[in-house]
Amino acid sequence: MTIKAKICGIRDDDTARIAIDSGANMLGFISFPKSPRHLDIDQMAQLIANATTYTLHKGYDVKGVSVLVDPDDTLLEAIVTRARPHLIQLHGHETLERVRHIRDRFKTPLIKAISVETRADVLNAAPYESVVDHLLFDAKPPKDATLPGGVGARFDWTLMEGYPAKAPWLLAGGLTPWNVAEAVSQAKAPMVDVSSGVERAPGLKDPSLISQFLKAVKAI
Ligand SMILES: O=C(O)c1ccccc1N[C@@H]1O[C@H](COP(=O)(O)O)[C@@H](O)[C@H]1O
Repeated sequence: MTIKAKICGIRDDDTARIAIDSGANMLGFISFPKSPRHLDIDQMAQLIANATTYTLHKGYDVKGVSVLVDPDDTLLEAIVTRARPHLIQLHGHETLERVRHIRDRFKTPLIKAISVETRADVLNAAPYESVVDHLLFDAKPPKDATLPGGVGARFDWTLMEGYPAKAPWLLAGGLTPWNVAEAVSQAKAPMVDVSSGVERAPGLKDPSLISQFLKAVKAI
C-alpha cells in the first residue's frame, strides 16, 4: 500500500520544493506564535501560493495545510481568505461542536489532531470522524511542553492496532527517517506526518533529512 506523507513546519520556498520533489503529499504551514516554525499570515499565504504553483507546474497534487491551535473565527477568516490553504489542521482542544462550526462556516477540509496517551484517547476520537476529513493521531506532549505538537514526542504505536478508521488518518509524533517504517508497521497508518524529526535544530528543516524521511516512506 502506498503510504502518504506530510512534512510540517515549512518556512521557506526551497524547503517546500525539496519536500514536493521528494514526494510529500501535504505541506504544513504553522500559525502559532510559540512555535519555532510560526509564520505570519502573509508569509503563509506566499508560501502556499508558491508551493501550489510549483506543484501544479510539476504535475503533482501536493496540498497546503494551515496548522492552527484553538483559532478564533477572526484568525480563521484571515487564514481562509488570505492564505487559502487546501486544508486546515486544528491542533488544539477544539470540541466537536467547535469543529462542526468551523466546518460549516469556513467550508475548508479539516484535519483534527487527537492527542494520544491511551487506547481510550484513540477510540474517543470517533465522533470527530463524521465531521472532519482527516484525523491526525499525535502523541500527548509532556506536561511542561510549550507546544501541543512539534516536540518530537512519540506514543505507543500499537495503540492504533485494529483502529476501525471511518475517515482517512495520519500518524504523527516523534517520527524520523529511522523509525517511520516501524511506526507504520505497528500502527498500520495510511499516512504519516513529521515536523521536528526532519530538522537539525528547532524550526530549521534539513533537506537531507526530509529526503531520507520520504525515501523511507516510499520504501514501506
Ligand atoms: O510543529 C509545530 O511547531 C507545531 C506547533 C503547534 C501545533 C502542531 C505542531 N506540529 C504538529 O505536531 C506533529 C508532531 O510533531 P513532531 O513530528 O513530533 O515534531 C507534526 O506532525 C505537526 O502536525
